[in-house]
Amino acid sequence: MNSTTATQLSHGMQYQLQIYFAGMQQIKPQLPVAYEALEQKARGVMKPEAFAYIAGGAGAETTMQNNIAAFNKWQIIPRMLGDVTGRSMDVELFGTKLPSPVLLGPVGVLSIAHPEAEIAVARAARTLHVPQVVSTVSSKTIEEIAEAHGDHPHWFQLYWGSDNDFTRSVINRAEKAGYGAIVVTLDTRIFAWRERDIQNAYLPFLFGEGLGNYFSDPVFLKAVGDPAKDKMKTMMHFAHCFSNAGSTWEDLAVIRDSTRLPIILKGIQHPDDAKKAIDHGADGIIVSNHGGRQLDGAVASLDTLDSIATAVGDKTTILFDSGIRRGADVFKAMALGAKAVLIARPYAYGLALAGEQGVKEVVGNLLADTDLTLGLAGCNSWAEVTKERLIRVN
Ligand SMILES: Cc1cc2nc3c(=O)[nH]c(=O)nc-3n(C[C@H](O)[C@H](O)[C@H](O)COP(=O)(O)O)c2cc1C
Ligand SMILES: O=C(O)C(=O)c1ccccc1
Repeated sequence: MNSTTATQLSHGMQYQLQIYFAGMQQIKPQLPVAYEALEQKARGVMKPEAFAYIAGGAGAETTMQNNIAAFNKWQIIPRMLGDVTGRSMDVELFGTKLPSPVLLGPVGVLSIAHPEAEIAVARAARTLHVPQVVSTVSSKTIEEIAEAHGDHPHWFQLYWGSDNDFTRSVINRAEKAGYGAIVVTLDTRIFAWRERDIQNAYLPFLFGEGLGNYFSDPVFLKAVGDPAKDKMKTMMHFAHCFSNAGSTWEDLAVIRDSTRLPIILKGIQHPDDAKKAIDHGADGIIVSNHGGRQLDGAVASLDTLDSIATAVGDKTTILFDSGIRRGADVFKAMALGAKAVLIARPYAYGLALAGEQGVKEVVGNLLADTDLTLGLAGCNSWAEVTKERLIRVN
């Protein structure tokens, strides 16, 4: 057995000590530990339509539900009596070493959850050494959020709409502000049928939330003038810059030619699209169905991961999201071929409930749970976490 000092303890072991300590003093965590209870608590403090916007999905929300259910079809087979005291959750992504395979995925309009929005998220992310992927429709600007990160890794998520000048402008701003990669979301070229939001007549960006990067962009401002003057014109131009149902694989050259940063395509669900991503110059992909918020009736995101990893796992970097809630979920996605995972709704609820501290607590819990899962399964590193560690049960 290795002897370790307190500073060398893994996330999970540090956490376990904290839990013993808290238990001895009867100190409960500030937020619910279980995801389901966290969501219910957030429901209790948020404006109903803002909660519905975050919690909801497209259509009947079957894909959103199936994203969660898909994890139960795979189960972990633990191995006994290996020494896992020295285990590590380290990963390397696009040349950057990270202490865990968890990233905070892009979530737009975070001001509907908390006034400090992405700044609070950035501070929590930095404390935990977890990268943040910042949305084009963030409530704070690209530059403000970058400042909160300093030299801590942060990536920019691009909504690639119909205005190439706007696209180049925001990529340029992100590059200048020190973002380390451009994540291009492909599954939201058309905004989906979301029943809760239609019922509530609630699309937050139409009320000006999440438009910080548009209202601070010289190309956008040149087109609309004063955004407050003619709101209809401003919104129509936002729609133009946000969406594009006509873009093709060949058009990706616009983005490839605009930046030297790694380009990661988000929303891949088919092995042939993963191959196309590589052929068109992408450096990585995110297997994702946008948390079931776009195409309802679509396959659960986890159910597409295995075939995509089999097809291109040795040729590109595969990340995964949609339904990661606990350490076991991280383990299963990693075993099926992901190099890292993203979470979205869990940290948005942490933010809504307790700002920076809430994000820190929710993400810290996931890191501890993941580390303990790795050790309990009998693994020392992600290299040992392969498909052979799982069994498909139905
Ligand atoms: C409120 C909300 C806003 C989102 N905004 C964006 C966005 O701006 N850009 C993007 O690429 N994905 C966005 N997503 C999708 C997430 O990045 C992620 O793909 C999805 O929520 C799956 O993760 P989850 O199951 O952990 O929520 C958003 C998700 C939510 C819940
Ligand atoms: O709600 C979303 O899923 C999303 O991607 C989005 C798009 C535009 C504004 C805010 C969020």
